[in-house]
Amino acid sequence: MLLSVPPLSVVSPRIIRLLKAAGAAKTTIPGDSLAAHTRLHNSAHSYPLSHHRSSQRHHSAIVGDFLVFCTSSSGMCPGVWIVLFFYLGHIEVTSGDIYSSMLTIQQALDTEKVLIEHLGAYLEEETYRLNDLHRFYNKVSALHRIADTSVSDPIFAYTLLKRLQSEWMNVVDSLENNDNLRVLKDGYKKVEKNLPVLEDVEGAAKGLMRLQDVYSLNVKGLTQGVFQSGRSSQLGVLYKPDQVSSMSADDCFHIGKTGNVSRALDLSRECLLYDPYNMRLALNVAKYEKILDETPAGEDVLAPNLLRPNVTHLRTRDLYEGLCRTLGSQTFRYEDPRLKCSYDANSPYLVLQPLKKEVVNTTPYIVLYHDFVSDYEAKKIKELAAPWLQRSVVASGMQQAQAEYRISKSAWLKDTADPVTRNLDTRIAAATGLHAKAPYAEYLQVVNYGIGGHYEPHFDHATSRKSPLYRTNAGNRIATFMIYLSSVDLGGATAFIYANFTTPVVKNAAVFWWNLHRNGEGNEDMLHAGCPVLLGSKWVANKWIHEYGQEFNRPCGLNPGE
Ligand SMILES: O=C(O)CCC(=O)C(=O)O
Ligand SMILES: [Fe+2]
Repeated sequence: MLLSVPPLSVVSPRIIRLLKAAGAAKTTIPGDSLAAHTRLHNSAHSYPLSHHRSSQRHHSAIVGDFLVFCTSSSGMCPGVWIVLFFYLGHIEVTSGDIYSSMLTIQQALDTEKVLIEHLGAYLEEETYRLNDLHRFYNKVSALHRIADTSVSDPIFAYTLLKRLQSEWMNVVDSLENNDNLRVLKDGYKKVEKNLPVLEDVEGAAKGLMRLQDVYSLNVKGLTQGVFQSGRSSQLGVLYKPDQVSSMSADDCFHIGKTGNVSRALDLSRECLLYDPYNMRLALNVAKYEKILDETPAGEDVLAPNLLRPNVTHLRTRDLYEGLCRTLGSQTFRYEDPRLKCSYDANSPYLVLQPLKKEVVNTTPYIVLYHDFVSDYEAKKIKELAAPWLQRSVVASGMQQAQAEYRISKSAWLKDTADPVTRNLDTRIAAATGLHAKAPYAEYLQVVNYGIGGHYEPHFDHATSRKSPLYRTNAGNRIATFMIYLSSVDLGGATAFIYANFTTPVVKNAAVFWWNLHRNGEGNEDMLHAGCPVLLGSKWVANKWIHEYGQEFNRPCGLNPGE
């Protein structure tokens, strides 16, 4: 995205002051053009503004958190400009949100590349400096081996005095090491705002623990960088990279600390029985007791606001984890003759290119459309969404909130964003027979999962009239159409808890299901989840279709089972 702004000669100094005020420290004005850089939601995306002179009469720029729109009031009077500021609250930079999406983790890798370059340059400079010192040291040491005989030599005597008067001072007081260090520190400061914060490291640690829990990963294997499932006696290797990333004792200790405080307290107390004089253990016990004392009963110690919404979901925990462990392959299902594939050309739009439809479950009815999008479309949708990704939220009473049970980033794409999104709505409408554009449906929600990213068992439809889902006045979410925009190397299947099966992440395929019965009641069987991603960057796109306006497309019925 390249945004143009008027050259300085067109924008009055007053406007520049306003722009600077809006952009605060983020705005700089080099040369004769305004170049403003802003970071969108803690990502490394910055939007350089073009320097060319434009003949247009409107100009816009993102400055700090504002969209600044400048327009001439009339072509006749170019001296008068109207400047509008739109606050882009939704691109507010939030810290501690790198771990929840693989895309931002990828960007963190680029940040480290910059740091490596700075450190490389520092090491080179310091090596020169140390080599100089070595040369000096070797020279002086060698001279001292012959010093007794040479001290009467006037040249030797002169060089000795000179060394002692100035050269040693240079060695001791040299500012070169300070200079080198300062350059390194300046380089670090430049990328500091892109660095993960404690919340990111803890989020990543929790992600790893989640993977260990859900997939029953062997701890020893995990510390050695290998994913093995099952008990120690019968280990199956799920994944072993060519280049293993093993964990240090400190890494493991940190993960342990991030984990379950009550369990940490139990274990520390037990250890203290065997090693009663271990001060560190005693201090840890005291610390854990204090944390637990200060936590109101029933609250999760580390994440008070992140509890799963409904305790009944906890009862489904074992079912859910068991399903995730199948990693999306339940071969026996293919023995059911009702689960079949067909070409679907039920709409004139599909006659020339029927959809490849696979019924993956009958009750509840769930279908998978293979190759629903092309590789190009999937790539385009991800590219369009990438700059707008923000930590995903869930409905929490009448509000929306971040939650531990949904770890991902997401962005909303309007159908008008691109011909690809526009065509997609038409194709979804053809496949489902439902209106798929606003206000009958929500915009496309594009989601990218992070380390151990997941979405625990939930319903897509609202289960309370107070839900923010009703804000659009289009009723509840009648159906879900979810497209897999990527494949996943391991894990990340979509689990349908009560239907007792998972769909693997099939790139470019789309899953469709009804959330509501024909009588408008929520279908409890539609409890579903996105299993934690073990390996890879999982992308999906959700199109949630609402009730209103679909009366002729899906007639109502009184039968509660239908
Ligand atoms: O990622 C998945 O497989 C499921 C996602 C989901 O259920 C949702 O976004 O509502
Ligand atoms: Fe869902």
